[in-house]
Amino acid sequence: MSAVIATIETLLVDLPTIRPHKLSMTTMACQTMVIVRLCDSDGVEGLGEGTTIGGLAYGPESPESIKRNIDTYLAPLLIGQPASNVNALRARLNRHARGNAIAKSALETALLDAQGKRLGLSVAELLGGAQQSHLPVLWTLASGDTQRDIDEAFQRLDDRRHCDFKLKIGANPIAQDVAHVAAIKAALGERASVRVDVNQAWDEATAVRGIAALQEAGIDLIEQPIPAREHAGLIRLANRFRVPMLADEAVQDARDGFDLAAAGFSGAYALKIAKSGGLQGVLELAHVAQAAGIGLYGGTLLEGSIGTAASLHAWATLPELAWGSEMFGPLLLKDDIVTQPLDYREFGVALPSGPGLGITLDEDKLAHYTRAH
Ligand SMILES: O=C(O)C[C@H]1C=CC(=O)O1
Ligand SMILES: [Mn+2]
Repeated sequence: MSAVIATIETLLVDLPTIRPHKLSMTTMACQTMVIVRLCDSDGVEGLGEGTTIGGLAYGPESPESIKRNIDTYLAPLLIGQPASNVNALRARLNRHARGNAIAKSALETALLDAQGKRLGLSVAELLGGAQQSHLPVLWTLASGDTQRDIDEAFQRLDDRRHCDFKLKIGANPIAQDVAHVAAIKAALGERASVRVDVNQAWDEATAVRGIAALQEAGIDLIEQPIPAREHAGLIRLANRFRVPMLADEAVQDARDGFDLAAAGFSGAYALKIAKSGGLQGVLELAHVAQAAGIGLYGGTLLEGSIGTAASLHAWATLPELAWGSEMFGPLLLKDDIVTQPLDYREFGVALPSGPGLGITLDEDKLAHYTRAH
């Protein structure tokens, strides 16, 4: 008898950040991860993570809703099912539950981790094999203070930790944001690539003014300047400016990617396992983008080590990420719940090895940071 899914446990884990992380929609002092522990009838455990930003500030799923919806609706659809047919389980979840992409991503990650451990293969191998084993990783400067951001950037350049930086803007008046970005770019000069993420904060007219000034200041990439659903506006901005646009909230899954590309978008897509409901969904989006000649960027919802490792296994199967990645989530957190943290070096991170995700929980740390109720 092949193994069936026996139990699925979800835990809310709160980890403090190393400094306040200021985004256009919220300031984070703590990150909450939903950790999934899935066990099959042979005792093989799969780990997953569902993580978002700022409670409900970033999107419609919160850590608490992810946990509750897994416990009440999604886990019962999986319990008792054969554990090793991940495609069938993914289809079953999608047939019976709409939306909830982050919750589904956490579950699919746990299913793949368990499958890898069962077969003695890494998750990247389950997905066809890795084409990259070291991925570039940028750092987000978002302390809210220009000089502190500049100091942080030089430290990370000197440590050979990061050489690309993303600045979070959109919370302040446009002139203030542009002055902040321009000061950082002027300080770093040609030593670093500087990009911005507006997280949907501008309307199109504001974006035209803001992007003109940012292009002038030498910024390399403009992420999601206007609201997610304004596809036509994003295409107009991409056509108007030399500096490329990176679509983030605008592209959740392959369908969004197809629509935007078919409507004439040129630029890049941010991939996130959380947006696309898991590793297979995000690779479908990546393949649509590849077919359309659109560049790729490995994105994060600031996951900890489990979600970050899962993302790395997916990105590693791609021939390249034209814009690199931002898989720095674990570095923003004061502590970790795994025994062997990810290996960040030479401006990037190594793909973890070993079966499944290649991640082992530190049970003491996990117990320490798990929310009581
Ligand atoms: O890209 C986002 O919108 C979310 C995220 C990624 C890096 C960061 O600081 O926030
Ligand atoms: Mn973004």
